[in-house]
Amino acid sequence: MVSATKTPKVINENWRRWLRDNLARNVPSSTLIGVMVEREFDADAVNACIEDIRSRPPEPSNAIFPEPDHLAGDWQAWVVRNIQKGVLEQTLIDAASREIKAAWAQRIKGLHLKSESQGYNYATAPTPRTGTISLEGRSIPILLEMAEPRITVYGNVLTKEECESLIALSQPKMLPSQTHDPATAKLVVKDFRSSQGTYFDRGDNDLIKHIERRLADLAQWPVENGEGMQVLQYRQGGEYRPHFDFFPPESPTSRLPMKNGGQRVATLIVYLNTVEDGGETYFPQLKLKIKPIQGNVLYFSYTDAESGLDRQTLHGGAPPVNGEKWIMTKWLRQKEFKYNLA
Ligand SMILES: O=C(O)CCC(=O)C(=O)O
Ligand SMILES: [Fe+2]
Repeated sequence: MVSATKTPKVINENWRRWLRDNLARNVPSSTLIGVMVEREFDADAVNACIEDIRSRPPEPSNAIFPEPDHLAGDWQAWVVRNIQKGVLEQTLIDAASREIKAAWAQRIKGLHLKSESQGYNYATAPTPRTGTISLEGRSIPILLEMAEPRITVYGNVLTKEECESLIALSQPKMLPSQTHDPATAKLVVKDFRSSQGTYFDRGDNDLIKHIERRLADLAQWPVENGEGMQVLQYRQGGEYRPHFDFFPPESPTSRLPMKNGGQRVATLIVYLNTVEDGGETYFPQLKLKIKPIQGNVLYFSYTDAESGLDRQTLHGGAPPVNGEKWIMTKWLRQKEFKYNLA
């Protein structure tokens, strides 16, 4: 009688998942091989499967994928509007998937801080003025100084009158703030940034020119490398969720704005009014909050001379608990920021 040789059982996807889950729980491989051999699997095949699982990067521990905050807009209205226009359902699914993918890429890379910040060279990072500072006869106290990341808070940089004049000049031309849509690179109004804003070209008027020179002096960075001034007004509850001020290399929207002036290297935020409660500029990775006090200036830098980026400068604007918050932001670039480009 010829005895039939038994063909070993094939390790299907269910068994493979069972092995992967148990290995992730640190069950010894000898135990797993024992269990499977009892069920007539070949020990060598099980061992090879275990080696293969171990050689691959682990899967995420669970699949909780909340919607990125800034997608939480009125997406139903967007769907209805487009269906009415005759856009195909699959086209909308593809467009939404692209947006979610880009937003998640930005989020995950943004929070994957440690390895990237380790490559950052603080020796060549832009560094503002420190020590005893007197500007135009006024002494400027340094209220906070951090080396890594470079963060400095100066007091008494603008007078009460200057702050009030800037608010008065801005008031008639405030518009809802815009931000770049990661999927389409277009400027859009989003919940992500619930403020109103306006903009002054560099050197727009004598007051702006004067303040720009003062800020360039504090930042030790040329006036010509500064973008125009952005004024923001947050009403009660208005906020700017955590973000980077540099153009993230992983985002498809970054290339175009970098053509004029290169990467952003540092930010100056001028507090135009004092907010009694809330409204702080906060750095979640550093567990640091800066209180908005009229005339004070917050400086932070995030691009070194080799274009390395300091992702620890993730920051946001907290909602004022009562009253309004007015700030003026100046972003500094690697190179001259030109106006009137053809
Ligand atoms: O509102 C704030 O305190 C932060 C503003 C900000 O991050 C910006 O203008 O880039
Ligand atoms: Fe910012």
